[in-house]
Amino acid sequence: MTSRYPVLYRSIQGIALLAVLLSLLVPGWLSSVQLIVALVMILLIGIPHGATDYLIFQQLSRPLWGSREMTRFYINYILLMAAFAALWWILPELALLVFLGISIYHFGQSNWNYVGFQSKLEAVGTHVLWGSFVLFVPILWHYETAAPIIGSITGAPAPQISGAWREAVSITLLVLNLWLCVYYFVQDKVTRKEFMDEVVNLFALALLLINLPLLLGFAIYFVCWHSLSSMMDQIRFFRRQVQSYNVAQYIKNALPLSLAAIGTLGVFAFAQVKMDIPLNIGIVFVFISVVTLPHMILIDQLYQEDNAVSAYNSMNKEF
Ligand SMILES: CC1=C(/C=C/C(C)=C/C=C/C(C)=C/C=O)C(C)(C)CCC1
Repeated sequence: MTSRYPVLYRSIQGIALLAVLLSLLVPGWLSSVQLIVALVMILLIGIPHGATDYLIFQQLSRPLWGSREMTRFYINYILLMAAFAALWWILPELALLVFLGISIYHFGQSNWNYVGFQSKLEAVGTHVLWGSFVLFVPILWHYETAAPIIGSITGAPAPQISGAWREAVSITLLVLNLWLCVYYFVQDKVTRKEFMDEVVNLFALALLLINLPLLLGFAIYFVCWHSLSSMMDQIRFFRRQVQSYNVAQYIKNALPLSLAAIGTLGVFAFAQVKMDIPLNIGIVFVFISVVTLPHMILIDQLYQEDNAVSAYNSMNKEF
């Protein structure tokens, strides 16, 4: 995926490696600033990357505009969020597993969406392997930090996993993902340059996710890798509908919902401070997962349409 936006990703990898260097030279300093740095990045880029969902939805459902189907679609979305919130209420451990599963697929899809897969199974397998790498490596490598967070999300203690197992799974995930790059290169699905870019990217991510404190490493991945590439892909998608669509317009479109989301979080935080309630990270996580679920489904539809258009274009080129 980094080959699609080379300048952006070379810069991000450079910044990530500088952060790794900083963590080795001044250990402890990044831990003390990680929460504020992660928060600022998520507010400025992480939240806005999901704030144009309403436009994607409008474009994807264009044939339904003005019909009753459209209202039914909105209602289904709200029902989906309500059902997921109910699952959190009744079976929090299952809800967490569902959310982790969909997140893994979503992260993998934002990296490997440019490859023409032979089957749905190949696509899902690839997305799951890549997404598992960026989600499980930081969680398993920094399990002493992750376990209490998981405990506060589910309300039950996180399972105990030995250090040897955690390291073995993390390294296996890296090796399997490297093998995936080789597989697609051998299959002629990626060019030599794309292959090299994927391999460099995997090592840069591994260094970042292992060396940086959990929340900072994951936030840098989530914001710089995932949210930025998702934003760029969304801009490409909108540009197909309106050719002059640009970054400034994207910012303008994302602003209202981003401000609404940031404002809501601000009110929550202010109320908690006023009432002297300690921050409940579990509730914040559940809230984020419920609003993120429709976003992930929508983006899946965006990539499916993207692939259909690419297949159509390459078919036309052949004839
Ligand atoms: C469980 C767990 C985590 C998982 C976070 C996830 C799964 C985030 C998914 C975000 C998505 C999918 C955003 C979409 O735009 C953290 C924060 C690493 C910390 C340790 C515990």
